[in-house]
Amino acid sequence: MTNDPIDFDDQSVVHHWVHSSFDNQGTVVPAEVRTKLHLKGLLPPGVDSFENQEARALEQLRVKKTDLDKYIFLAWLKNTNLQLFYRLLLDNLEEITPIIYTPTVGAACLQYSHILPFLAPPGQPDGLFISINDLDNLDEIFTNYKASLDEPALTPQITVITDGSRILGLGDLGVNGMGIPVGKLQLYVAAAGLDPRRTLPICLDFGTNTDKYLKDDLYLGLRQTRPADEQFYAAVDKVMTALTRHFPHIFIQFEDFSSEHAFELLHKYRDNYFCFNDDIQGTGAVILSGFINAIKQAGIEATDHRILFHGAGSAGVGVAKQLMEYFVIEHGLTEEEAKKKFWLSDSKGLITLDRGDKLAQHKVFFARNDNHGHQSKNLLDTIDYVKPTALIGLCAQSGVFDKAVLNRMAALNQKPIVFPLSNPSANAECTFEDAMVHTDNRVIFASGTAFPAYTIPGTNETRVPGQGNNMYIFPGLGLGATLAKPRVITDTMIYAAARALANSLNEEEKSHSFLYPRLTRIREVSVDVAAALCRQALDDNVALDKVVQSLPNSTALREHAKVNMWSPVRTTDSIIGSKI
Ligand SMILES: O=C([O-])CC(=O)C(=O)O
Ligand SMILES: [Mg+2]
Repeated sequence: MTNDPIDFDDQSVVHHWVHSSFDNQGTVVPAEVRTKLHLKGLLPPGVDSFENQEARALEQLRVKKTDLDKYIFLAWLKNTNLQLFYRLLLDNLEEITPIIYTPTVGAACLQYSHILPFLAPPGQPDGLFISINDLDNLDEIFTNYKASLDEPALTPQITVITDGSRILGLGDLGVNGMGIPVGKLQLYVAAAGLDPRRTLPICLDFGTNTDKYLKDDLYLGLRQTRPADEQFYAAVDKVMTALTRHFPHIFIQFEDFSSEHAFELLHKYRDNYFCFNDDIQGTGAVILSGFINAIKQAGIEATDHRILFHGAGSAGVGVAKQLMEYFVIEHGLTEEEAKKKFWLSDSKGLITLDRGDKLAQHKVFFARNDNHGHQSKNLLDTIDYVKPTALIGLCAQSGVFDKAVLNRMAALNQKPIVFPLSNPSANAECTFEDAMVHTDNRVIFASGTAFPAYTIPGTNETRVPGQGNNMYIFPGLGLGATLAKPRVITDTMIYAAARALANSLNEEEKSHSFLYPRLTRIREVSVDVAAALCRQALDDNVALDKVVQSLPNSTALREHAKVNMWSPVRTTDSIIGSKI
């Protein structure tokens, strides 16, 4: 179906209506529209109000016994009545985000091959699966996808692409990683109003090295191990070429690739493709933003901070580089001076140049050369040696910030900054409750997955933990990027997005010492992030969009972002909207 006016005399309109998850809105369709669309008899005669339709969906959601059941229900809803799904999500963001996204999306990915057929009507694609054995058939694959679209004119403008090799902190999940691009793109729609018809989840099936899946009879991916690097990079190259040939100027988000590949792909493509890496740049920006606000609360000079990272994968190094820029841009340090504020550690201890093992390439940048032969083998030793003001966890090791570690941070600092950022919550380095209990409630805290609020025993004081998840950045960044159409995404644009997020706290949020705004304000925050990104794209001379080029100031850019956000249908008038 196209945006052309509907030919109401053509009975085939019924077929489209019944099968289109975007157009078909089920029981709210008013009687006169049902008559026009030849839907009489295909629905029970009662016409729902929008409120009742949503209340029924919420009721069904809440009776589901497990979070995975809720995930399956919501996926089905999205794939059969998309407008209702997004209404429900937007009206219940705090309840539903943890189901369609971290942490439950992690549980869903672990089970993806077991639940996939129950997420959508048979044959309806939830995204594109590209097998490494199909590299000669990429044109056929993209053509098939275009033919499957409800509205072929509305080609994808944004894709999230993974090869499933490092899904959250869960490891190599192979084709089961598809849940992540699907979840991320749902947040692009909910949090920043990207048009859901123009989002494309892609899972590259390059095999898996996880034995459990290779032996699982129900696994739906290729039963082969992953290729060597040379073949991997050549395969991704082919996909990038075909993808951008079929969908020119599509915005490409790399997601959950194993660390080495993540850095190399970003390095390889960032100067000639319209792309960014969410785990390196998105997580980096969101933590930078929380860190800017944490520094304001910690009460010591920014340049006196000493930052210890536990975990040195794509997210760890990405975040450290982003924080480094803060010291350079805001405090005038040289790169070398800024770098010295950071210590990184991994499973083998503090990362130093003379540790005696061969460091992975991405770890070399922050490896210390001023340790005078000192090596620390475990986290507690490292803390004693570094005396950090901030401890940031991105190692996916549950509980590694234990009582002893947290006690030590509290002994060293009046207001220790502790960010256990690994996802999902089961992989977090500590819980909010642990962090409070073992620091005399003095901790400045943010985690990757939301933890429950904590009431200090014997008081009425309840603290809400910050959620330093890249969901505060990537949707607004994607909105800004699809509007400004920059040639490339520059570091300064990512920095501008982070600063906009830090500045987006309102007075009420500041009064509670929040590091991040309330999730319920995510659309407002995304407008701030999008406008800042457009502004910086103009300043960097990379914005190609003529409208954005013509907008005189940030207020006009904000307005432009706001009016371009897609929202689900909430009135009967817009049920067939522009198509009448
Ligand atoms: O998906 C999330 O919650 C954040 C993220 O990118 C990751 O942990 O890889
Ligand atoms: Mg990720």
